Amino acid sequence: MQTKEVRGPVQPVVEVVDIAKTYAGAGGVPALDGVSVAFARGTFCAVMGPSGSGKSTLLHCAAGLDRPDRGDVRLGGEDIGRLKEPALTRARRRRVGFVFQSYNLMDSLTVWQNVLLPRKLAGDRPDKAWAREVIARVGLSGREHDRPGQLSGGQRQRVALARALAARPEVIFADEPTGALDLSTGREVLTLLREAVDDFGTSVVMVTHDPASAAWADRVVFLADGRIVSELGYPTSEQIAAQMMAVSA
Ligand SMILES: Nc1ncnc2c1ncn2[C@@H]1O[C@H](COP(=O)(O)OP(=O)(O)OP(=O)(O)O)[C@@H](O)[C@H]1O
Repeated sequence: MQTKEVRGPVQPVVEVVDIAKTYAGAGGVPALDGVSVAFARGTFCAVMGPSGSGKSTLLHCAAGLDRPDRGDVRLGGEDIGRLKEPALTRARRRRVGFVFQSYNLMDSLTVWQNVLLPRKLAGDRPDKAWAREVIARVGLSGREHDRPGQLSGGQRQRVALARALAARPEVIFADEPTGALDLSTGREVLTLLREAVDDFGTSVVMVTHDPASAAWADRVVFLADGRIVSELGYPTSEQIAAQMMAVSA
């Protein structure tokens, strides 16, 4: 007899619970002041807020790049706050991909070597067929032997995205991924992030201050003064811009 599979609620890919952080030298003003948020698996979520509201701090704590002073951070169900180095680094390498405004590629390595690097650093055998597929997907087939210095900004960001995807992370954190790109190149990168979610089931958490970029996301959460103050589901860029005005007031 077949038994029916019973599934519990879908576990968030990333969850922070009541995290707080105050940087030394910040005059006691918290960068994060009791933030709780869960990011659903297989979705694209944007984090917005005025300058200094804590967006990057939230992303760094959620990704295990920095530690909050208090609160819990769960990545793929693993409580990474309890991990000591080098276990934290290992968890980050296995579970997380990054796309930064400044690309953060290794200039001395080729496109191919850059894309394979995270898996190698994690001590895993790279999946070369998958790496070839994601390089094709970002439109860089034939450029595998180039070095970042031979590529445009948009192409470098495509390499960064291919590098993140090639490692099959549970979540990709993107910090202002279009910040250094012109409008149409930025749109191409956002299209690829959207496709990564829709076609590959990737989860994306993106920090941005651009309402048009955030409108590519399924959900936008707004920070002000280190707290989450509101959120919107499937918003238009006009709704996001209006909400930004409200939280900046
Ligand atoms: N390394 C640091 N040392 C001291 N204070 C810091 C440090 N990093 C951030 N801060 C402070 O923490 C607060 C939140 O900064 P954070 O960079 O997280 O904000 P943000 O919303 O990402 O800002 P922006 O949009 O300008 O990048 C700010 O007041 C900032 O000055």
